[in-house]
Amino acid sequence: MLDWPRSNVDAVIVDLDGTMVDTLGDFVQALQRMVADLPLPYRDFVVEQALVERLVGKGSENLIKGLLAHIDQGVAATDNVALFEQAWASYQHHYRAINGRYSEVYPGVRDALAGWQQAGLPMVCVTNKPAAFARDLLQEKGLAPFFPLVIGGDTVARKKPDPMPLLHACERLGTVPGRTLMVGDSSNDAQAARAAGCPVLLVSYGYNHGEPVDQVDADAVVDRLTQLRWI
Ligand SMILES: O=C(O)COP(=O)(O)O
Ligand SMILES: [Mg+2]
Repeated sequence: MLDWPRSNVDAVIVDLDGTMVDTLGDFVQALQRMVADLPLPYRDFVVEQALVERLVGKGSENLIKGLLAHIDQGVAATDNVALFEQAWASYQHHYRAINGRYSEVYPGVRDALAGWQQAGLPMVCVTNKPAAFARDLLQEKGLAPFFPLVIGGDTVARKKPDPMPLLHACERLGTVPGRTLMVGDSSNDAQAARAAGCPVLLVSYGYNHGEPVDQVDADAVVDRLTQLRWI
């Protein structure tokens, strides 16, 4: 168990992909359907989970750009605005259609959130996923009641690892960053938290751009969110 003084924390910011929900299956499906709408060589590409795990984390636009550049080895996609626009429209269409169908809530998440709620902690979801997709996913997985406030990758001008979404969350919560705990799965979350001045807890099971989280500067790492115990 990881003991954390309840008196030091006024609210919790929780990341979505890789922390609450394993969404790699959704990303793989949406991207596979997206490339099928594009010309060759993209159309024939088989999207594998391990590649998506490395590319995910910095928002959907970044994920798509990363995939296109991976397929054409950076030759065409980088400056091809028309290709990106086509891919982005197709991706949104397909993601909306399958959102949540190929993803699962990680073990311990529901119990942990219920416990934090019982401890009187307001919670806000801060994700780099577009806010509408995040809200639909939380709804689909029965997690929406924990999060009256969802801040997506398109809610403010900059995404994590920039501190802006976290500072915006604190402002909306009316809490100071130093007493607002960030819970996430990647260096994005940890860097954003450090820059905002929030304490940060990471889970070991998420994506972190395909790297282990032990190297990331964080206050603690847990294997399950239920390991966090308020004392
Ligand atoms: O959509 C992404 O790139 C990752 O989203 P996250 O911030 O919820 O991990
Ligand atoms: Mg994440």
